[in-house]
Amino acid sequence: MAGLLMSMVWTTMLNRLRPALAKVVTPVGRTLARTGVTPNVITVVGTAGVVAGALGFYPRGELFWGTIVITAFVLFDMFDGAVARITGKTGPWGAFLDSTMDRVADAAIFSGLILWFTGAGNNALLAWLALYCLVSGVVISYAKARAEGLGLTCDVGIAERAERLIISLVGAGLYGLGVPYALHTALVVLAVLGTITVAQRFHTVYAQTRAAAERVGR
Ligand SMILES: CCCCCCCC/C=C\CCCCCCCC(=O)OC[C@H](COP(=O)(O)O[C@@H]1[C@H](O)[C@H](OP(=O)(O)O)[C@@H](O)[C@H](O)[C@H]1O)OC(=O)CCCCCCC/C=C\CCCCCCCC
Ligand SMILES: Nc1ccn([C@@H]2O[C@H](COP(=O)(O)O)[C@@H](O)[C@H]2O)c(=O)n1
Ligand SMILES: [Mg+2]
Ligand SMILES: [Mg+2]
Repeated sequence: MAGLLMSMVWTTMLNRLRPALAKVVTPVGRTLARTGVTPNVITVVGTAGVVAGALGFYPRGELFWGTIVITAFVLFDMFDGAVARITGKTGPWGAFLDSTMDRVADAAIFSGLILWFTGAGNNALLAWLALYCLVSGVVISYAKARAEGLGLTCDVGIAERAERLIISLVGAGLYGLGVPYALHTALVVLAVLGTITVAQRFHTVYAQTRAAAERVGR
């Protein structure tokens, strides 16, 4: 319970960090834009790097170096949108590409962990926890995409993608450095927060559909 409360406080702090982070991301985005690189190239290269890091290192048990490579490339995701906005290239194709590539990257990270722990890493508990985190992450993202496709909003959740990435990458990185139970702790926290996020998204969509039904008297 204390751990959960700490995570909630931390997540709130992360939300507060977002505007401050924009002050770093925007100038870097401006520099990138001047090089002529397109937002879609940043999106694709970032995803390819995450997939290569996750599937190239994790299944061999190289959790620390895998985490370093993944972290470097996952940060590209903060700059593609900035470059798109600065160059006036935002659009539905870029938004679709960004969100869909996010799912590919997330799947690769947890698949890499699962491949290691079901293979030579031989740890069924961590494999099951990683599988749970993979599936809950998919449900979290799908719920939002489907809600938005129905014209509803679903911008809630204690563990959105950035939070999920930080928890899993810190856990994997520390475990790779030999910190006992770092990944166990991270994946349990992520499983709990992921489940809460699924519930939060179901609740917000249900509330909107009920309100709409009441308006038409159903
Ligand atoms: C010894 C151990 C060493 C281990 C080190 C590992 C440490 C790892 C620490 C940090 C890793 C940072 C990872 C964070 C990367 C965040 C990437 C990201 O998600 O950026 C995009 C995101 C919002 O984009 P969207 O709104 O387009 O994304 C939507 C989102 O994915 C939705 O998710 P859902 O919850 O629904 O699944 C999808 O639904 C939707 O489809 C999708 O479009 O941007 C942000 O969230 C911005 C805030 C990120 C806050 C990250 C804080 C990072 C903190 C420190 C990093 C320092 C960065 C400094 C940069 C300096 C550059 C020179
Ligand atoms: N290749 C891309 C990537 C992103 N966008 C736009 O940016 C938004 C997301 O930006 P983040 O930096 O928060 O990831 C996205 O919804 C698109 O509007 C783009 O156009 N092309
Ligand atoms: Mg992005
Ligand atoms: Mg993205």
